[in-house]
Amino acid sequence: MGRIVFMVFTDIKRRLVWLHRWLALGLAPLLLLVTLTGGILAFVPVTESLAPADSTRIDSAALLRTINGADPEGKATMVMPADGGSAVTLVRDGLWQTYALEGGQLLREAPPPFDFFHTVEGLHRNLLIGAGILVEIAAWAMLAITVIGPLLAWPRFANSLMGWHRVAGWVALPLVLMLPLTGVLMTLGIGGPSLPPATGGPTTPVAALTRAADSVDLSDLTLARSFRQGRVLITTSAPATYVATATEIAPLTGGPGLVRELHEGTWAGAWSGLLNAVGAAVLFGLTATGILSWWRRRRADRARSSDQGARILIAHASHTGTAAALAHASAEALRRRGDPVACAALGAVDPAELAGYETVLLIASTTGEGELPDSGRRFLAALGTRRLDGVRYRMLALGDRRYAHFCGGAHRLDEALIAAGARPAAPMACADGDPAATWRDWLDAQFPGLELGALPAADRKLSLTLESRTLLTAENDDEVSESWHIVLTADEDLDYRPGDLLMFAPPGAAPRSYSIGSAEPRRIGLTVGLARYRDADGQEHFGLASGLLCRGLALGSRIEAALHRHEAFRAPADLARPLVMIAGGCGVAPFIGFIDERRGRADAGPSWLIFGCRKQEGDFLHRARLEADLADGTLTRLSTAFSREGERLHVQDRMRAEGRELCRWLVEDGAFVRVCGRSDLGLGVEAALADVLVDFGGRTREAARVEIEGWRQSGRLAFDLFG
Ligand SMILES: Cc1cc2nc3c(=O)[nH]c(=O)nc-3n(C[C@H](O)[C@H](O)[C@H](O)COP(=O)(O)O)c2cc1C
Repeated sequence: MGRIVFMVFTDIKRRLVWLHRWLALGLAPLLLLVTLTGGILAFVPVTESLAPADSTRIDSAALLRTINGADPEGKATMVMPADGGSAVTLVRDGLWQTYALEGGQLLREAPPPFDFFHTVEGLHRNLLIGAGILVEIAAWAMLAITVIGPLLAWPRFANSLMGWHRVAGWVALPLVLMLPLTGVLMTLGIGGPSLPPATGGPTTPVAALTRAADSVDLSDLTLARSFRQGRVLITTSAPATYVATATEIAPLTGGPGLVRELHEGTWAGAWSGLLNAVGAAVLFGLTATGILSWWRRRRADRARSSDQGARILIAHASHTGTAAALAHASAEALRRRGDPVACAALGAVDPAELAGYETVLLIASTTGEGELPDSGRRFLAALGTRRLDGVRYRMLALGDRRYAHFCGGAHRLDEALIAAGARPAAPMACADGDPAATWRDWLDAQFPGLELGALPAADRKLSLTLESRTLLTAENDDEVSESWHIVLTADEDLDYRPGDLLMFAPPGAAPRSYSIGSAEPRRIGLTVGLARYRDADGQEHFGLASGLLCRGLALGSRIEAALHRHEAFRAPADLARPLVMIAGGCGVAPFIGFIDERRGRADAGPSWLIFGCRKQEGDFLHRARLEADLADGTLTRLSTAFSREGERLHVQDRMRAEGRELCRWLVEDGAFVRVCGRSDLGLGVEAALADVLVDFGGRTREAARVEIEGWRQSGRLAFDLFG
């Protein structure tokens, strides 16, 4: 029962989100214009309160003589004193004609002077083209949007575009609701002034003033103008306003009515005007931030680049970004030459697509022990037993001969493609280490003379000093694996960001990569798990690289290493974007640096670490500093899962348990997600993300899958998996 209620609620919420978003996006230009002009008009009462009171007095007998002489047919739609009370202006046939009260001669005739507020008012009322109906639609839409908005999210602050959108919407709710509500009431004629019935046909300003002379002191006149349904509105500086019909003249006692006063901000002079200006500014800001955040998400989710009519596909399977960078550089070079190209991660390519391209270029690296990177594995899973007969491809393999299975990942891909019926159009090109030269030759063989742009930077060689080593795990507990915090210092400033990799290759061994978890230019912090294994005789050995770092090397020793940029896994350069970090065990390594990078930065958005390990007292790595980061706000949220005690939870269970909040971060705030840990964590996290979108975001399974795939392609979701 509870589940059914929840599903109904989720469904309603999904529809409301849809309505809120598409009403705002569909009418965006109109809403922005109406709120902007409304905000400007809110300054009218402010300027009026600052202007000196009009004390012009006018000779009423001369006024009546002049206007009747000048406009015997009563065509003028507006009459107002001019030149300090010595003249009168009549507005007739779109012209402003000013007559002297003494003598009645025409002094000047001109088109209407430009009146800023009047023009803005025209825009606000009917877009200056008589389209009042569009403005009425905008008022209704805005009312619906502002009523729905607060139903979608609590006022939970987050330093992100949507965080501000939510909080501003809630804090200014009365104002934000009042403006469109009063606008809608005005379109319905509710709450306006009570006017005498327009009996006896229409009247004109000149006729009305002539008849009013008996009952109204016209020496205080400021304006007489045609008004609704043939009436005339007579305003005096007394201050008093009268409404004239063809048969009667009545003072407008109730003022313009509360609804109009609220809408125009005139109920308390300058102050109410300023209040409305704030309300209109918030409405404008809400519309703008809503649109901007939607556009940002859309742009990020469509990062796969595909030109119209592309006949060339370049697909990459990359772990740390080199293959991806080469693929993009190839695509750019071909585009500069005028060739339309599609460029995508292999995991985002449907195997059936390959047959649609004349040229298929594949760039695949190798990770782990001869493994294909994640993206390539996804492609192989999608390929299954499908056939690719007729497909011709060219493969560039990236690898490093120091590993046991040189270019093992690309070979696996090659074998699977051949087994499916595809054929290589040329022998596979294999790059050992820095791939620049091999990449050039490989491209040149297919596209002779192609101009190549800047190449991705090769790994930078470093000489570092082992500064300190701190044990992060409990001693004498066989259930947890020993991990250390290692700090290495450089002699010069290094250009890196947390999440980049330190490649450490002890003599004679393949390099091991360690995710960098620091953000200082001369210090590199690593979280290293000590690899242990027993040989056939039961003798215990340590992994070569981790053994040296954690046990073997003395403090102060020099080590040679290389710095490898891992662009795809770095946190977004815009630190304001909310960030969810999901780690298993030593996978917390880069996140220590991600958090450091946000420390003391007022512009940093919220961050959430979901961390899983075995035991709270055993291998909750960096516990003290993470708790301190949480306390001082550097880290916004910290969730843990312990697999060997209590409820025995894994990270995925924790994600589901906090699914409602996680969904909010992902869907409403457009949070970036970074996942780091052993390879099995990747699949588990992806399944949990899908569950969260289905259970709390109202997505169907298929929609969740497509959305997550979009995040991967755009870089909003990235994995760094090892082992
Ligand atoms: C953790 C790790 C494991 C690797 N394993 C292998 C391997 O088994 N065989 C190989 O030839 N190269 C291996 N390499 C080297 C990479 O394939 C090579 O550096 C490549 O240029 C990386 O490309 P990418 O940045 O697109 O992932 C490994 C590199 C790393 C970081």
